[in-house]
Parts: sequence; structure tokens; C-alpha cells
Amino acid sequence: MSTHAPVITVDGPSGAGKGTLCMLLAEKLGWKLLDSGAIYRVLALAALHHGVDLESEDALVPLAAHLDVQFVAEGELVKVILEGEDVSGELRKEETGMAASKVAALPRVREALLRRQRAFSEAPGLVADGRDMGTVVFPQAEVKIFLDASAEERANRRMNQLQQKGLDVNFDHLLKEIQERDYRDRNRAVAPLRPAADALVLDSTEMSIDQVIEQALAHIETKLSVE
Ligand SMILES: Nc1ncnc2c1ncn2[C@@H]1O[C@H](COP(=O)(O)OP(=O)(O)O)[C@@H](O)[C@H]1O
Ligand SMILES: Nc1ccn([C@@H]2O[C@H](COP(=O)(O)OP(=O)(O)O)[C@@H](O)[C@H]2O)c(=O)n1
Repeated sequence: MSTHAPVITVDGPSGAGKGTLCMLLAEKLGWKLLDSGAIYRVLALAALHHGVDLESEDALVPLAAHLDVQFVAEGELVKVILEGEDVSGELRKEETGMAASKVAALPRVREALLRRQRAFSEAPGLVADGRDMGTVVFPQAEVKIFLDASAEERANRRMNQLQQKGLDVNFDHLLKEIQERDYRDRNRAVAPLRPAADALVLDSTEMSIDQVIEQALAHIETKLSVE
């Protein structure tokens, strides 16, 4: 039996602050969280581990359909286990994001991952983070937010984030990768990155995390109390 559970979608490009906002919203509301990007990243890693070409749709579809992945919550962190192996560290690397955007451009791969993503929707509600959450995966969502920021600001945020993890990163290189990934995500034939017609678009370039949360919560309150 399926009961209707409300959904909040947060879409936008890399480094816009989606993960940060979604985690805080899920925590505050006590709702489930779907990090759909992690699923595309895991698929890309599975392909790399098995020597599967990132452009071979025929080989990637069965891999996507049978992806053996577990997301294990450990306090604030989520451990990602692929085929019994902890891939949490590898998952967040910029090159994994880049590989994910290659497999994510293939229509039948996206189709094979749809049901797995929709299965995350359960009571009391779901906060879904991605690129096509409001347009394709949960078009009926009660609340849709599209979080954006300039590419320079996003590269800067990502650089600080990686530096805090002790990684050595180069701003120009990061900016180039972010722009390349944006281009691929925005111009693919299926489920391109774009705001849903009924999404609130927030440009966070000049906003602090607290300001983003405040505006998102005000919007959620209006939408959920009206419906
Ligand atoms: N409004 C903001 N201002 C400054 N830094 C931010 C803002 N939102 C998020 N960040 C920081 O930017 C980095 C990337 O944010 P993240 O939530 O991982 O983005 P995304 O999930 O969209 O890729 C994180 O280190 C986060 O703390
Ligand atoms: N719903 C989604 C989520 C991610 N993706 C793809 O997966 C890649 C990695 O997504 P991510 O959300 O983990 O990336 P970041 O925003 O964290 O950098 C993106 O660049 C997209 O190509 C997608 O196509 N659809």
C-alpha cells in the first residue's frame, strides 16, 4: 500500500549549496533525504571498477539496474558501500563528479535509476537533492526550489570545501571542471538541468547559508500550509 508523502525538491548546479540546504531541511523537518547525485556517482565508480566504458549505454544499463549500493548513516555522515567496499572517499572526488555527469547524460541509464530514486519517497516526507528532482523524478512535488550561484562563487566554495579536507586544489582547474559539468548537465537531451516551471529560483551568489535557509523555509511554509 502506498500512502502519499510530501516531497521538497532542490535542484541546481554543482556547488550551489543544495547538499547543505537539503541536509538542514531534512534534519529540521525529520524527513528522509535523497542525494540523487550520489547514485550517479556510485554508478560511475561501479563502471570504472568494472572497466566499463562511461559512454557505453548498453553496458551501463544493466549495471545501473543491479547497482549493489548501501547508504549507511553514521552520525552526521553517510557511508557509501558499493559491492561491499566503502567508497565514501572516492565518491566526493571532482573526477567522480565528472564521470557521473557522463553516465548521467545517457537516457536509458537515467530511466534505469528512476524507480530506485522514487522509492525514497516515504512518510513523513522527502527532501530530494539533484538536477531533475522537480522536473522529472518528482514532478508532483509540493515544494520545488532551484538553487543557483555564479560559476566563480561555486568554484570558490568547492575550493574552500576541498581545502578544509586537506586536499590541494587549483581554482582555475576547479572552475573549468565546474563549467564543463554545467554545460554537459544543461545541454543533455534528457532531463537537462533547468528549473521546473513552478520552482522558486534562489540565486545564492550573494547569500549566506543562513539567508538561503531562511528564504527556503519561508517558501516551504507558504506552500505546505496552502496545499
Ligand atoms: N550560501 C552559501 N555561502 C557560502 N558557502 C556556501 C553556501 N552554501 C553552501 N556553501 C558551502 O559551499 C560548499 C558546497 O556546498 P554543497 O552544499 O556541497 O553544494 P552542492 O550540493 O550544490 O554541490 C560547502 O562547503 C558549503 O558549506
Ligand atoms: N538528479 C541528478 C543528480 C545528479 N546528476 C548528475 O550527477 C553529477 C554529480 O551530481 P552531484 O549532485 O553529486 O554533484 P555536486 O552538485 O555535489 O557537485 C551531476 O553533475 C549530474 O551530471 C544528474 O544528472 N541528475
